[in-house]
Amino acid sequence: MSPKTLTEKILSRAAGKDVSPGDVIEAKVDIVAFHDLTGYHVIEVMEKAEMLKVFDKNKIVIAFDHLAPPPDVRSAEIQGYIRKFVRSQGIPNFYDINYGILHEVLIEQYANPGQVILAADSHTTTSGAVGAFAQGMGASDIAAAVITGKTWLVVPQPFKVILEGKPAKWITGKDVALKLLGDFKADYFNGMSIEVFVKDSLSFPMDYRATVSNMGIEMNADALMFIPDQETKRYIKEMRGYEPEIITPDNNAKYVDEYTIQLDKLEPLVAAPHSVDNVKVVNELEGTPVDQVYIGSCTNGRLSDFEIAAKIMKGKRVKSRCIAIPASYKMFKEALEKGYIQTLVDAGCIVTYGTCGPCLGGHFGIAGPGENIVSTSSRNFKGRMGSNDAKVYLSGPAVAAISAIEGKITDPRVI
Ligand SMILES: CC(C)[C@H](C(=O)O)[C@@H](O)C(=O)O
Ligand code: SF4
Repeated sequence: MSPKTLTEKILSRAAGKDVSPGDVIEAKVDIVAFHDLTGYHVIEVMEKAEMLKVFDKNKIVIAFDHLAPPPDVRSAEIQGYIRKFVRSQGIPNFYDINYGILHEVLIEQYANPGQVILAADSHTTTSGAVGAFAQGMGASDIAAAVITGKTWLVVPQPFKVILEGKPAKWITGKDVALKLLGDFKADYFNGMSIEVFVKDSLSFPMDYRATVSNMGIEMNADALMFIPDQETKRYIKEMRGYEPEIITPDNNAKYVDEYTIQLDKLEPLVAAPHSVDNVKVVNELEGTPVDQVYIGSCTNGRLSDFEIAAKIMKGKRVKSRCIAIPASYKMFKEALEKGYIQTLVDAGCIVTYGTCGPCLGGHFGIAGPGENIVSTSSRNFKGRMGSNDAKVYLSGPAVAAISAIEGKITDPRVI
């Protein structure tokens, strides 16, 4: 048998036969998930098809995040409709408005190396951080998977990224994601799956990996997986108390290409308006006035993000408005226990938990016309965070925090 990449290994297992890039396959799915905004459509499709029964209630995960807490009557109504479905199907893995963002729930509690995970949301790629083949799909495809436990896929072309060295000061996952977006541009990885190999496993922790995988969809990749290693085991053990079995590519497996990033040479990067691949080194944008900063989302709402923000904000006051939202109840609690929330509140930030809210211009801090926003989230398209006349700059937590303190885009390397 020829040596296999991680993509081929996972999809061969899911298809029950040997598969290669380009094959159209039927694959068994390990987890199917949806949230409030798309869940409504998923259930609607099931109703129309008169196939309301889920294939396995233990393999469905549902979290309310986009409309949490409901900003209007329609949102409350949608959530009521989904709660009814949850009850009628007896789905145990359900997270109401008091928990957090679906992708964070999945990596904290469910996703395992080697699985196939589907969800009705494009940022499902996040679960690739633990080495799952995780892909977002539309409501009809998700409805089909919820009913049958299967899906169809084209096996993507695997591309290898190698991370070398230890991250330079203030460098995190966002800088790696933006580096790939800046160097390759947003549509380059179409039809490919990216497999990231971290040379020094513990130098690039799971929080950072989740940010990179999360932005895999911004690169148009079918999946962005970190090759499971010691850090994968450490994270799952810490979160769930068990050590997962890991699956890795064979030596000499064939990739379409490979690309190495030197973590110690990376500089803090920012995606300037209005595209995720309009990437600049932070000092090219230095001094740009900032009206609002958002630290959070399924891209950068984890403990290390708030640790960095708290380090930078300690004993200072923000000059820009700043909204901070840990991605889950667990992240909120941990940030609270470690004193990060206290620091952020003392600095003048608004803090809450468990919502997509500002990330997609939904609620809880919509950008007004003419405003400049620095955000740790995933997208900066025109109108993404509110007004079409707002400008969104995407960055990691260090640039966001220091820019909030200074009221203008600032290079964190000054501290
Ligand atoms: C609303 C939802 C379908 C969407 C997605 O799929 O990504 C959202 O989460 C986003 O980040 O734009
Ligand atoms: S936090 Fe943002 S990117 Fe993530 S699922 Fe919610 S809206 Fe999408």
